[in-house]
Amino acid sequence: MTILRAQGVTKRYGGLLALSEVDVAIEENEFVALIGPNGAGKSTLLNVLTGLTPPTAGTIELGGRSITKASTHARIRAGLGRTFQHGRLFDRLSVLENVMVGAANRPGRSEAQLESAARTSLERMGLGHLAPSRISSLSYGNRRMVELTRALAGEPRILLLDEPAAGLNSGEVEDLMTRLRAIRSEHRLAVVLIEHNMGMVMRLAERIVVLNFGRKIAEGTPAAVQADPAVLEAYLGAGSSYAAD
Ligand SMILES: Nc1ncnc2c1ncn2[C@@H]1O[C@H](COP(=O)(O)OP(=O)(O)OP(=O)(O)O)[C@@H](O)[C@H]1O
Repeated sequence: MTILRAQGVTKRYGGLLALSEVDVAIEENEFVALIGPNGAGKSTLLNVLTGLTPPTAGTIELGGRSITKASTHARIRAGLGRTFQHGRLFDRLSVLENVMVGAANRPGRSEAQLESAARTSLERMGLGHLAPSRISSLSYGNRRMVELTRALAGEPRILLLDEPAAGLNSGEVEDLMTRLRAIRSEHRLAVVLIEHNMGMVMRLAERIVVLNFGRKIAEGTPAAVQADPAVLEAYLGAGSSYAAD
């Protein structure tokens, strides 16, 4: 079953066409990567899907229901979770409190239930020992993991990740990949991953959607996309700094 469907999504900023009639459908429990050069429109698409940016045209459905006009909060309650390219944790709060904020996206939970849900999420991510730490005291890698945990604590049906590996060292990237695989099998959720780390994309994604100048130029398995002439020309070709190792 399709969990998320965007049809004809267009976003104009003045004279700039950031997205042009983009169609994307994500199936339940599917792992999809969204790739393309800088400025291709990837983050804009995530912002439109999550309601941060209103589209100029197009429709979005979550679980078969239109969310095109829904608030960001309503979308989160309906099962959309995301992380941001530049983290948005509350620096002065503890790790536990930050994850409780994510858990509060599920309505009707008491304070005690929020805390218990947040602790469970942290344990699952191997971060239980960090619960009392302040965000400002964490390493960059741990901050990114806490962000992911906060998104998961809202029990999303689909998780949108905006460059989660940016700034991580190779050991941290391996750890992130292991966690993402585990998250997907444990939580049975769909994942949409924006990432420039092509090694990671090719190893994790079942399907890849490629944007260039706001248009979808290719879509398919990692093998098919890597061999697609339009993708090679726009993004992954010889000499490109994005090409997979
Ligand atoms: N708020 C905005 N106002 C004007 N232009 C914008 C705005 N947000 C994005 N853009 C433009 O829209 C285009 C798409 O940007 P977007 O950030 O979605 O690309 P991206 O594929 O995520 O790039 P990157 O890989 O660098 O993160 C770019 O040309 C960008 O400058």
